[in-house]
Order: sequence, then structure tokens, then C-alpha cells
Amino acid sequence: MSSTTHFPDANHFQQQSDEFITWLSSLPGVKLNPKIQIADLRASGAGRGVVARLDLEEGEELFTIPRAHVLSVQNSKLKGLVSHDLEELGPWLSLMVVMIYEYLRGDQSPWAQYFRVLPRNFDTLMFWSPAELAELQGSAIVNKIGRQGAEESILKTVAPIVRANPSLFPPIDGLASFEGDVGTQALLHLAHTMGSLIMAYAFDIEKPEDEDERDGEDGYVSDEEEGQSSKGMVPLADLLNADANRNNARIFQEEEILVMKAIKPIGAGEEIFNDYGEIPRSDLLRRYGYVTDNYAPFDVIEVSLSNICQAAGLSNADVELQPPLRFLEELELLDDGYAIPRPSPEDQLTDILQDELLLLLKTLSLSPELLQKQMSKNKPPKPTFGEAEATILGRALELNQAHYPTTIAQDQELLAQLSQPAALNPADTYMRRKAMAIQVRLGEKEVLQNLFTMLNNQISNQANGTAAKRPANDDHDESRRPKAFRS
Ligand SMILES: C[S@@+](CC[C@H](N)C(=O)[O-])C[C@H]1O[C@@H](n2cnc3c(N)ncnc32)[C@H](O)[C@@H]1O
Repeated sequence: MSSTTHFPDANHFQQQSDEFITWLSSLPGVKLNPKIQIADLRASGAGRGVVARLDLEEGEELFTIPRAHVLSVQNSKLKGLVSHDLEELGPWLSLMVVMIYEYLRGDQSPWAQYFRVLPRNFDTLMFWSPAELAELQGSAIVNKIGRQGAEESILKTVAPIVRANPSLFPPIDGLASFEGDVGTQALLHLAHTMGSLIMAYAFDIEKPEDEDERDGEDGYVSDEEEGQSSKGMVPLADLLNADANRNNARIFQEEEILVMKAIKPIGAGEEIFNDYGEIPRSDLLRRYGYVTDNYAPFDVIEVSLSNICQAAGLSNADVELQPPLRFLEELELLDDGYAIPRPSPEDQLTDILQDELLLLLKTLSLSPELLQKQMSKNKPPKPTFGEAEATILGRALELNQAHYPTTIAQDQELLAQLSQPAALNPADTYMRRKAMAIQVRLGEKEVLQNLFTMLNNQISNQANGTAAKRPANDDHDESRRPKAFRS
């Protein structure tokens, strides 16, 4: 969400938008379609956005920004002023250093007007207090925030450059330097601000032949970032909000320019939306600090390896100690956790369970003799999904569910209370974040509930099938049947 509390000098919000557009229009090569305008969407918690003033046709150009005006490592003069090779830091941290530099230059920066429209406070999970994060208890997202890792990277790579060049990075807020505890905290805060802007606003700037995509990451730095295209802040393009499948515009990266075009007809008064991707609400909250119901179809739950092992009766999930795990690890088919998406009504369980998860469940269901046989062949078993596998998965999901302190009904009631206009004051950070956390955990519990229903159906269908085939004198023990999974 972005309301008044997120922006510097929020009393001059409209004036800043106007000055930003005046500045941007004055830059050589920039083209702005007069049919669009920046809108103040703070009342709906969406900060600034771009709306159509008049009807726009599919394919119509909304604006053009030459690559030279992108706030990036390539375009900032910092790279010529420091002895470090900034690009070696990777796309995230190099842009972070450049943004700290440009921000600290104040009015001297070519992007000064741009910084004035960017928020300074965020609802991304990096900034949540332990009490706020407790509202997400049970969700795997809490383990993906990566604050500690981000701070280690900042202190290891960004801080030495900043501290070695005090004339380029003058300390702020009356500080003597970015050294010592206070200086370090100020630098970390600045770095987190820029890191969060990069996470929620930056584009991957492609070399013309690359693909356009925003990548996944923990903290601000992904493991796979080497060799990626660079990141850049694209003025105006990043004022477009997004709302799942409501996207009606897209950026096209050409040789010298970046062009935002309508990809559908857009009516006068409609908001112009970019596409941030099919992101579960947990991850949307982590990266962008907001949620909307339209992202609910992309919700996922994540079942951990340790819950699956516990559900299968293993005493621990230690790869060295558990032969089925060691076997899969050696085949490079073992993960720490497995995401399961929200099923749509037409999905079968096996449509939505990843192959690696099916394989793990199957392997854990094998008798010691059959496991030994597979191991001697050095081949994974065929990942069929029967009653034994469904039972392990169901138990693992029950363990997942037990981590949430509230029920679906309680969450629904809390959310209804918080949705009352009197209860939701945008200036009340805790309540705003709590409302978003409830939507995330409620969505995950709904996914669990759907999965329990599907598992119960699968188990009873299989049991009925087996019963139909069973001879009349069969002494099958009913008590060994799995109990129905309760949501
Ligand atoms: C790329 S920026 C878009 C411009 C932003 N609204 C602003 O005022 O600076 C992304 C941020 O916009 C906000 N945002 C984007 N789409 C939104 C939506 N549909 N509803 C609420 N907030 C949204 C979130 O705070 C997100 O981190």
C-alpha cells in the first residue's frame, strides 16, 4: 500500500507530480502522450498511478524514455569517480550504490526531481517489526525476507565504497560520518530505502536481445544474478501500478529508447496497469508491500521437507542420516520446500504437485527393500500418487496448518472488522499491515483447505475402488485406513 505516510513532503503531492512531469518532458527525446496523467491514488492506498484522460487504442504509445535518462550504473557519473568497479557488485548492489550517491547529491543530481516523487517509507516485509511479522506466523514467506543477508552484503560491499569516499557520499542528518554504530545504522537505513525502491520499482534493463522479466530474489540479491541484464529506474514507467490480470500496458525495450504502450484499448478515466507477474500475495507483500484480491488465484503454500519427513515417520530430515533423502539428494532431486499453488476447480492433485514433490512422497512410501532396489539401479521410482503418498502429504499439510495460530473463520471475522471504514486508518501502520497479513494467511489456509478436500476425495475414491475389487472374504483392516484430513 502507499498512502500519505509513505511519501516525503506529502502536502505537496500534486505539485511534486506536476514538477516531475515538467522535468521529464523537458529531457531530450522524452515523449509523453497528452492523453495520460499522473493521478493521486492515495485514498485507495495506491500512491501515485497513471490514468488515461482520454480513450487510448491498443498499441498506442503512452510515453517514450530514452535509455540515457534511466537512473542506472551506466548513466550515473559515479562510475568515473570511484576506483571500484561498480558492475562487479552485481545489478542490485551496484544500483544501490549509485542511488545512494545520486540521492545524497540532492539538487545536483540529474534525477533530483525523480527522487522527489519516490516514496521513503515502505510496507515491504523488510520493514516490518517482529510484532507485525508475527501476524504472518505459519506462512513460509517469513523465512524469505532475507534482511540479515541483505545487511551482510551491504556492509561487505556497499559500506566500504561509501566510507572510502566521504566527499561523494556526505553523511546525512547531521552525522559526522557513516562510521560507528549510529553512522552504520544510518547507512543501512539508506541502503534499505534504495534496495526497496529497486525491489518494487526497478526494471531489468535488457540488452536488446534479452527477455523482459523481474526476477525472484531473497533480500535484495539473488543467487542467479551473475550474467543478468542490469537494473535501472525508469522514470514514469515505475509509476504504473499493477493488479494481477488487469494489466493493460507494457514496456518495450528498443535499441535507444524504452516505450510504454497500451496492450489493450484503455477507456478515459481507467488506470493504466503494468504487469508485475503472477505473484502469490505473500510474495507481493514481501516485494511490493501491498496485496489485492485479484492476486488470490496465485496464492501458494509451501510444505517443508522437514514436515514431509515428520509426516512420513522419519525422526529427522537429515540428508546424511536418512537413506531416501540421501538417494534423492545424490540424484539432485531433493528440495528444502515445495510450493503448491491454489488449485482451480478443474485441477487434479497431480496437476498441481511438482514432480519433485511426487517423487519425494513416492520414495518415502517405498519399503526398505524397494528403496534398496531403486538405489542399486540408481534411478528414481516412477512418481505415482496413491493412498500412501496422499496420506504423507495430508499429514505434512496438517503440520503446516498447525503453525497458523488462527482459523479461517477467525481471520474472516478479523478482516471484516478491519475493513470497516472506521477501523482502517491508512496512517495506522500496524493495522494496515495486519490487514494485509490476514489476507495472506487466509489465502494460504484456503489453499490448505482445498488440498485437504482433494486429498480426502482421492483417498476415498481409491478406497472405494479397492473395496470394489476386494474379494468377499478379504479381512482388510478398516482401522488402518487414513483418517480424513481436517481443515
Ligand atoms: C512501481 S511502484 C508504482 C507507483 C507507486 N504507486 C508510487 O506511488 O510510487 C510499485 C508500488 O506501488 C504500489 N502499488 C502498485 N500497485 C498497487 C495496487 N494495485 N494497489 C495498491 N498499491 C499498489 C505498491 O506500494 C508498490 O510497491
